[in-house]
Formats: sequence, structure tokens, C-alpha cells
Amino acid sequence: MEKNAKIYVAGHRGMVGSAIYEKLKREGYTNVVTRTSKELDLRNQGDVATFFASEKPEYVFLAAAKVGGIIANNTYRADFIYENIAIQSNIIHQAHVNEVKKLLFLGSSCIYPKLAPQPLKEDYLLTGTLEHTNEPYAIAKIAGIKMCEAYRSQYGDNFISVMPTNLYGYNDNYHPENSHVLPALIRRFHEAKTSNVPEVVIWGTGTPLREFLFSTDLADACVFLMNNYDEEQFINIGVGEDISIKDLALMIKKIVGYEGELTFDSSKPDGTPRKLMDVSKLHQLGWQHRIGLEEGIRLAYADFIAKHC
Ligand SMILES: NC(=O)C1=CN([C@@H]2O[C@H](COP(=O)(O)OP(=O)(O)OC[C@H]3O[C@@H](n4cnc5c(N)ncnc54)[C@H](OP(=O)(O)O)[C@@H]3O)[C@@H](O)[C@H]2O)C=CC1
Ligand SMILES: C[C@H]1O[C@H](OP(=O)(O)OP(=O)(O)OC[C@H]2O[C@@H](n3cnc4c(=O)[nH]c(N)nc43)[C@H](O)[C@@H]2O)[C@@H](O)[C@@H](O)C1=O
Repeated sequence: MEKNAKIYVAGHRGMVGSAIYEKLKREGYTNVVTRTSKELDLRNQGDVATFFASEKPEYVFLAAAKVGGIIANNTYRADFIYENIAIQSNIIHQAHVNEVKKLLFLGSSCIYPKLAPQPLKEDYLLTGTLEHTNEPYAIAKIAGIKMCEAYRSQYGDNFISVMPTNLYGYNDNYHPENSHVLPALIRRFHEAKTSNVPEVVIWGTGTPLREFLFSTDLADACVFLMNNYDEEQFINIGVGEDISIKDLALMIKKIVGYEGELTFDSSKPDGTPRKLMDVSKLHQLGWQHRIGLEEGIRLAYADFIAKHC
């Protein structure tokens, strides 16, 4: 990307979009275009067409989506499949019509089969049954990958897809039910500490394994791949190490300084037993993450205190 190129960051107020936006500004990109969902509802085909025709962006980071944790995905199943397919179809198609030079689509590690071998290699896509709790979201994300591949194959469009592992960081969603595990537990331990609650409930059995990447590292990888990767094959983004939900909870408890007990609510879903990314392709291209989990949780906790307390 040239420093004065017109770059559209869709979803620039979200956790990922805001990190990409800040990274572009820091790197000296001077012409970044944004719209809030109030200004432009990306589900609306006509409005997206009008926006692309008038703004004519040259590069697009597609970080706008309906996003949430395991309960949100399982509860709002229709919204997750409809909104995501609508947003991504409108943007990808208009990027083609308006001759965008390059588009980066953000998928998710939930595209892989529930019981795929670990670590998850890119070619395990569509080799088995998906996890039920997030199947509608995963199907939408798989449709996004396949759209990028199809537009490349039929029209030669340079549309790439990246599959991030579970993310956390600045501007995360701290909703008590609809958020992902890491922000949910930061909030729950913090509130238990400040209100002297004797125990904190962790959903599920605590045994599932997850991998976590900090938002600014993800943004760094996205800008790196926008500048250095032009292939059809989508690419995993992660750290290559995982941790059980129980150990994650113990780490957050220590960082927050909560001294009560943990209990596990096995009436809540565990989801996929393990999601560990194979990041060898990304490492071969020369990109590695910088922020470790403990450091990242400290940064996220400070951001939570600054914005929500
Ligand atoms: N969070 C995670 O753990 C992971 C996220 N990802 C992917 O990264 C991407 C970004 O996720 P994340 O930053 O966490 O999500 P957020 O919920 O933090 O942000 C999503 C953004 O999308 C925008 N948006 C949603 N609906 C619409 C709409 N109808 N019209 C216009 N804009 C809309 C919102 O805009 P506004 O603020 O203006 O309302 C919001 O800023 C998604 O594709 C997600 O699937 C992948 C793996 C893990
Ligand atoms: C990014 C990814 O995110 C989702 O999939 P998930 O990995 O299952 O994400 P999660 O963060 O919600 O849960 C991880 C694990 O943690 C346990 N857990 C404990 N206590 C809480 C808790 O308080 N909140 C939440 N949310 N989970 C909790 C929970 O039971 C589960 O075992 C999908 O949106 C999917 O589509 C997707 O892409």
C-alpha cells in the first residue's frame, strides 16, 4: 500500500478495526476512510454500492462483522449468519465492481471442524463437521473465504483471507453474557474483587483449550499480509500455543488480584475442545507475534479499568 493510498477500514470502532486503524495512522498512511454502522449500515446492499462508487477505496480491510462469544453465537444464530453474510457479500462484491486493488477478509478459527487434528492447518477446512454453537457464524465465514477465492479465480481480484485465533485487547466487548471468555473473566473477577464476592463462576468444565492473540499484534499481522501476501490460500494468524480455560481463569484471577474461589458451571457449553492454530505459514513469511499472554492480559485489564470503571 502506498502511504497516500485510499484505504477503507470497515468496522474501525471495533476491537480489530480500531487496532488496524491506529496501526495505519502510526505507519504514516494518510488517507484512511471510515464509517460507523450508523453512518453506513453494511447490511444494506444499495448503501454499500453508493459508498464504494463515491469513495473509490483502493484497499479494504473487512473487519466489520457481527461478533460474540459462545453464548451469543448460539443464541442469535439467525443474526450471526444473516448479518455476516450480508456485510461481507456487499463489501466483497462492491470491492470487485469498483476495482479495489486488494481486500483483506477476516475470518475466524471456528471455520475448522470441531474435532480436526491439532494444530489446525489451513488445509483442514471442510474436512469435517463444525461445532454446533457457532455453526451459523462459521458457515458465514467459510462463505467469505470462498467468495474471495471465487472472485480471484473468475476475475483475478486480489482478495485475501486471514483466520485469526481467539483475540483480546483494546476496545474489547465486556458484555457479561455476549462477550468472549477473556474479557468476560476480566470483568467478572474485577467486579468480584471490588464487591468482595467469595466465588467466581467459570462457564463449562474449564478443560477446553484456546489460543489468544492480542489485538495490536493481529493488526500488525493484517497490515503485514496486506503488504506482503497475494495468494489464494487463506492464512492462519495466531501464536501457536494454547492454554486451558481453567489455567486462563487462574492467570486472570492473579492479574486482577482476586482472592476468592473458582467454581465451574457445566450447564454452560464448552464448545470446541481445542483450537490451536498451525502458524508455520505465517512464520515462514516472516511474521511473529510480540505480546505474550500475561503481558496482554495486564494491558487489556488496564484498558478495561480506563474505559469501563
Ligand atoms: N474477537 C475475536 O476474538 C475474533 C474476531 N475475529 C474477526 O475479526 C473481525 C472483527 O472482530 P471484532 O473487532 O472483535 O468485533 P467488534 O464487535 O469489536 O467490532 C465489529 C465492528 O463491526 C461493525 N459493524 C457490525 N455490524 C455492522 C453493520 N451492520 N454495518 C456497519 N458496521 C457494522 C461495528 O461498527 P460500529 O462500532 O460502528 O457499530 C463494529 O465496530 C470480525 O470479522 C471477527 O469475525 C476473528 C477471530 C476472533
Ligand atoms: C473467537 C471464537 O469465539 C467463540 O468461540 P469460543 O472459542 O468457544 O469462545 P468463547 O470465548 O466464548 O469461549 C471459550 C471457552 O471459554 C468458556 N468460558 C468460561 N467462562 C466464560 C465466560 O464467562 N464467557 C465466555 N464467553 N466463555 C466462557 C466457554 O464455555 C468456552 O469453553 C465463537 O464466537 C466463535 O465463533 C469464535 O470465532
